Amino acid sequence: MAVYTEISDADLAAFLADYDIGEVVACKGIAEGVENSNFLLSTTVGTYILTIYEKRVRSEDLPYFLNLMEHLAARGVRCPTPIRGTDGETLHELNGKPAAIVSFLQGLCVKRVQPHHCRSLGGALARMHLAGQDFPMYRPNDLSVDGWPALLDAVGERADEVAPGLYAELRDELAELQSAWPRGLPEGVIHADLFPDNVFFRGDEVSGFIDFYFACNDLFAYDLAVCLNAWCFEPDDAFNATKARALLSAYGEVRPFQPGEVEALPVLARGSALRFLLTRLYDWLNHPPDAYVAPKDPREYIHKLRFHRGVRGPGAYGVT
Ligand SMILES: Nc1ncnc2c1ncn2[C@@H]1O[C@H](COP(=O)(O)OP(=O)(O)OP(=O)(O)O)[C@@H](O)[C@H]1O
Ligand SMILES: N[C@@H](CCO)C(=O)O
Repeated sequence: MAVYTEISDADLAAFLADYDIGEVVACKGIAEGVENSNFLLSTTVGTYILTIYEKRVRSEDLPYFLNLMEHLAARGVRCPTPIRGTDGETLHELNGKPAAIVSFLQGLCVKRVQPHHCRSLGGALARMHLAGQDFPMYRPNDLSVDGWPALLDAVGERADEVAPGLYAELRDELAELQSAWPRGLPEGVIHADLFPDNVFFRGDEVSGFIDFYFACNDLFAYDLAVCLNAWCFEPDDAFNATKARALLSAYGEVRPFQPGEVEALPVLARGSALRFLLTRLYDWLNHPPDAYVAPKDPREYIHKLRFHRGVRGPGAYGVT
């Protein structure tokens, strides 16, 4: 489970002394998630999420993530809002690691994605992109095309332990993506990790986004490429063009596509598949045998990458 750092009652009490959110009633580790330690914190005033930031999150990036959530929430995007301490700061330290408290968001993740979920997601994502347009901070996407060579080197020939010949395939893929990667398309703040476990629904409608810890400035269409991979494949690996069409058309109704964006989707979807394949491969090959958290299966993303490599154009996603 995703609690890498245990907190003692004394440490928690000392941490909360810097906040004005009442007395602790309960603080329970949350099993979901793989990146950070998360706790459901109940106090006499309300319910919150306490996060201790772990391995992949660099502390210098935290002000970007926390300020972004505040910015989006202030513009009507439903997402966690960081709670300020009595010192006015949102970022504090617990057990020697950076930590923050954010508001608890109501809603549930969908377990069986249907086209109408993709439709609601598309509209909500476009509204988030528009709401982020005047966010003043900048963070490059260090897990995009310029970051992949280092990730591939870190995985190395051990990729072949997961699928024979994979390392050579990924080297070729990287070279092709480096030369085909689109430049000059509309960009702004993107979520960059909008998987079903990071989107809450109430009924059939999106009720909020969580987990902004990969958010960055990059192509808007790249966020859609992440969603095509995370939302539009069936458990048997078949691509579902109805879901893709629902996602993309709902997005375009709120933020109309600009020239080149739709055409770039196959390359962007290959890139997004490579990104999650590389981080999953790295975690798969490097997790300690006694780790709490089971690493996610990289093979799912080998299949997705090959699928997008085989498409002839955006028509495969139900759009032209
Ligand atoms: N603001 C929030 N409101 C309600 N629940 C939350 C909130 N933030 C996190 N959670 C709960 O905690 C779980 C883990 O959170 P989160 O996805 O941010 O963790 P993570 O370790 O960064 O995971 P990953 O990057 O693997 O998605 C979520 O699935 C959700 O159940
Ligand atoms: N969403 C990522 C993990 C956390 O970033 C994945 O499924 O590989």
